[in-house]
Amino acid sequence: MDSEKKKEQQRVDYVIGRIKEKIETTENELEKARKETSSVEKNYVQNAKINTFEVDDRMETNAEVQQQKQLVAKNVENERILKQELSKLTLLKDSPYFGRIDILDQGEEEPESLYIGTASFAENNRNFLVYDWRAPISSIFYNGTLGNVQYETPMGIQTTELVKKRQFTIVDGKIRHMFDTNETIGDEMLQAVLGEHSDEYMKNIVATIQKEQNDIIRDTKHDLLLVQGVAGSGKTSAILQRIAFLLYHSNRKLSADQIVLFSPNLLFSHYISEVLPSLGERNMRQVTLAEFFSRRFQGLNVETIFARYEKSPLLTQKQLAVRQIKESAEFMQKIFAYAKKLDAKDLKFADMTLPDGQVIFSAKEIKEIFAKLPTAMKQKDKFLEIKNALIKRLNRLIKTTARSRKMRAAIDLLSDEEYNDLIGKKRRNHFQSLDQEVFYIGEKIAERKFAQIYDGLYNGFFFDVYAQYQDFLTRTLPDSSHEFSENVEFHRISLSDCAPVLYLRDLLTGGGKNRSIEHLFIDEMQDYSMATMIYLKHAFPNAKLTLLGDSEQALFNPLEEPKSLLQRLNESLQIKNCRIIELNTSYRSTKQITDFMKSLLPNKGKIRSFARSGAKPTLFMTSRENALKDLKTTLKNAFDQNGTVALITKNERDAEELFFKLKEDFDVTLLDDQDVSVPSGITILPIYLAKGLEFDSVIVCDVTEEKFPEDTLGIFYTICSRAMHSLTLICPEQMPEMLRQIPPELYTVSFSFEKNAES
Ligand SMILES: Nc1ncnc2c1ncn2[C@@H]1O[C@H](COP(=O)(O)OP(=O)(O)OP(=O)(O)O)[C@@H](O)[C@H]1O
Repeated sequence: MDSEKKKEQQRVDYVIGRIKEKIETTENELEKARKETSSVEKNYVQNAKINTFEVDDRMETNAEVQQQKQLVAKNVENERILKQELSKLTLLKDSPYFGRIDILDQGEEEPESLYIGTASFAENNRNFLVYDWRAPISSIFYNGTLGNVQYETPMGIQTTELVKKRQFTIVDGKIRHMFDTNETIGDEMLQAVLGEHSDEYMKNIVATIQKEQNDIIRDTKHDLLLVQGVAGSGKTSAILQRIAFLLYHSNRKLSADQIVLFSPNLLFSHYISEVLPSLGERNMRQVTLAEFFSRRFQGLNVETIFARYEKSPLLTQKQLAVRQIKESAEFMQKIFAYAKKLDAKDLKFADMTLPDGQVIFSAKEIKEIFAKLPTAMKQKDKFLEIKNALIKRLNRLIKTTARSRKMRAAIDLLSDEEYNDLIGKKRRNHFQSLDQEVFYIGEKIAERKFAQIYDGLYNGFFFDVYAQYQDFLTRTLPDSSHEFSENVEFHRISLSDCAPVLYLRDLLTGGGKNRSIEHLFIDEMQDYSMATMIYLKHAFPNAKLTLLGDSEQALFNPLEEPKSLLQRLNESLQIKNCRIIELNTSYRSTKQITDFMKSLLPNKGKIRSFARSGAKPTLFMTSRENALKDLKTTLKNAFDQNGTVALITKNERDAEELFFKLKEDFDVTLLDDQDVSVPSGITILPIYLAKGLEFDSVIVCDVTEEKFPEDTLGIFYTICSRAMHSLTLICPEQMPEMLRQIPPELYTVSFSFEKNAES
């Protein structure tokens, strides 16, 4: 193997040499392109200047300037491509590849060696020294065991013989490890990667993608891909790799802007933000559900998933039942039926008023316009007609206001500065008479006065969706209509009303759809209601869906089998081409932590541990009086072992309490839902903010029956599943019922330090 390693190192050196040469030529080309862009830009500005003197506004139509504008755009695009190329080469320079496959095609005598890395690299644009991990042939590296193998290409399925598979770790141009393996992806490499400490950013898994993860990454045939994976099974990792794959596979027809990922919280968004750039790709759009809804409910405070979770224990049975109804698929169907059958006389319009209360268009006037439209006209076309009619009326109003006597008087009172500000770039000699100039100024003032009305019309606010929904509730769910109207009065809306209200608005006004999005990814989908899923499918009608979930980690909903979930999704979203993939091996935690978590679950769950060894979870038995003291000692020990330590609580209040108890003695950070990154050291956070994240060491305080009764199993399980290397549960008094079922050999019991000291 030593001589083999030497040979491989020589090849690495050779490839790095070629990459460096290429970096140099690309840098030169980039410099040239930059100079070209700046000279064209200079030229453009000069022409623009000359023209400003001559023809003012018509300048934009000047053909020469347009041509130069196009040239700038072309150069900018050229620069962008060169920069992207450069960043790919820079990534390859230190670690050009991680895999090698030797294949023997039929009829050939000698096998061919192909090397696989994060991007492809060819010598003289022909001889591939590195193959992109997303190339069709590279799938053999992830899927194949030695012998006959198949791989998919645009021309169909190809067959070849895999005679060798080799994995490398190359750091700073030097081969650190090298293994030959017969398995899909050998354990040794994975062991090494998983043994590392947690980091501020998630890493890509390109060198160690597992077979079933590869199925998720490379699926291009289905419109709905439902990934049900146990905690730590690599769902998030796999979809980020999938995004990189889709971008490559589409031959650049798909852009990162056409992909949206719904992430569980802002911390998660930050945590995953480096994965795609590390693969040489731009990040997709990321949004949390709260951000998405807030943008659509301007002026209202939208309840977040977390606020909903915090509020749940305070709700009555009746309120919980109402919420469940509103979040169901049936409720959305009722909205649909209501919108379809709605009688013109029952439509609710709103007065369009200025901030001082002056009504510009009354609801009655709007209703009259509506009444005159042909009955057969589609509802959404009617809204467009009303909008256009009102905008026309507003334009007329602006003109008459501009000519009014009152306006004349107002203009006379303007200071020189205000006057010039209104006239803007126009020059006095632009106008043929003073009257024309004054009218122009009057128009500007009137436009500013009515700007809010214009915006309101543009956004369809003349339709009172809240009153309409209220009407719907009165007919369908009378018990809840008062709460809804009270919320709106106080400028807030609960999460369970968001999807139905938006759906109603879109159905009646024909708006709200974003057809440019091609792929929608939803992480932690078990926390989304079916009503929300239906709305998202409606809002992104052209998007293929990839949904990731783990019903065992459901913080908000009961457990559900993947198959029954797929069936419900199928019925509600009506997507034909669906596939479900299950991931059952957990990679995040050590075998000891995973086995402990597994035994918490009824039927012991499907979770399988990956053979990475560590210490058993510790149950720290203490007393109420000693609990804090013992926590401090545990914390100190965990911190001394390096890495990230998280104290994860059930809710915000517990997190705050803990923070105040510890802040004097430790450098601790309390996180809330506005935080975007996890600082190093000790952090305290409620479980819903820890979703999707991981920590070297997790400590759970106050593990009592009172705090963790049976129905909090999903929450408790999710807390434990955030731990990579160490898990400590502090139990003052007796352990809760759910821990009693765990076989004692799966954990270590430790007793209070006080007690130890006494004995
Ligand atoms: N094939 C792999 N190679 C290396 N590391 C992996 C692989 N698959 C998963 N991991 C690691 O396992 C950990 C968990 O992965 P990830 O967060 O993607 O799982 P998840 O299923 O989304 O978890 P959860 O639902 O519990 O938040 C991460 O540290 C990830 O890097």
